[in-house]
Amino acid sequence: MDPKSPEFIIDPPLKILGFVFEELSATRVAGHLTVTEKCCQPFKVLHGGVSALIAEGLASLGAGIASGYKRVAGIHLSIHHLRPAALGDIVFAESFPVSVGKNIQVWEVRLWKTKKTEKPENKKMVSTSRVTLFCGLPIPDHVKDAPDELKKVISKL
Ligand SMILES: CC(C)(COP(=O)(O)OP(=O)(O)OC[C@H]1O[C@@H](n2cnc3c(N)ncnc32)[C@H](O)[C@@H]1OP(=O)(O)O)[C@@H](O)C(=O)NCCC(=O)NCCSC(=O)c1cc(O)c2ccccc2c1O
Repeated sequence: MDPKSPEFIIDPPLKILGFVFEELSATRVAGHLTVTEKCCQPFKVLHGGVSALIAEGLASLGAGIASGYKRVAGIHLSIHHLRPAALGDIVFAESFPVSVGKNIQVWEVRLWKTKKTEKPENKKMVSTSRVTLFCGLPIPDHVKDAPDELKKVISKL
């Protein structure tokens, strides 16, 4: 795992689980993940915490871009796990803003699943989340380059 790869810089935990970003913008953040053993709970379905991790990651990146690369912090996340996603399923994730304020943003994140052999139009919803984020936290000196680095990496994806 190359710590300098773009997706590792954008979100290290999501990269480790195999998440692939497809779109990163102020109005939509999307990507997909194949459900592997390392994403599962003991009953071999997608761990609920992984779904929440995807929601937190996508909403934070979207809010960061929409705020002009301010430092954002999630302050509330609610999630409904509607269907299990099984080992081998492909999970699609899509996030969009519900409200973009000067200080507070709210993003919706939806996860869908298909079997590898199924057409994408047959996808079924796995979960729906709402994430509330505070935008504009002070940036400490030791991470002062983080916004520029993120901006550079995201613009190249
Ligand atoms: C909880 C539900 C089963 C409730 O379904 P409900 O009856 O309200 O709704 P439907 O009838 O419309 O069914 C929707 C959907 O649910 C699945 N399903 C329903 N019944 C069953 C069943 N008997 N067995 C298996 N699956 C069922 C089915 O996919 C249905 O879809 P269809 O398209 O086929 O109609 C349901 O809401 C549900 O399954 N939700 C998802 C729950 C989930 O995946 N949660 C996150 C993972 S759990 C978790 O995170 C976790 C669990 C652990 O035990 C752990 C243990 C140790 C460490 C960690 C753990 C952990 O992280």
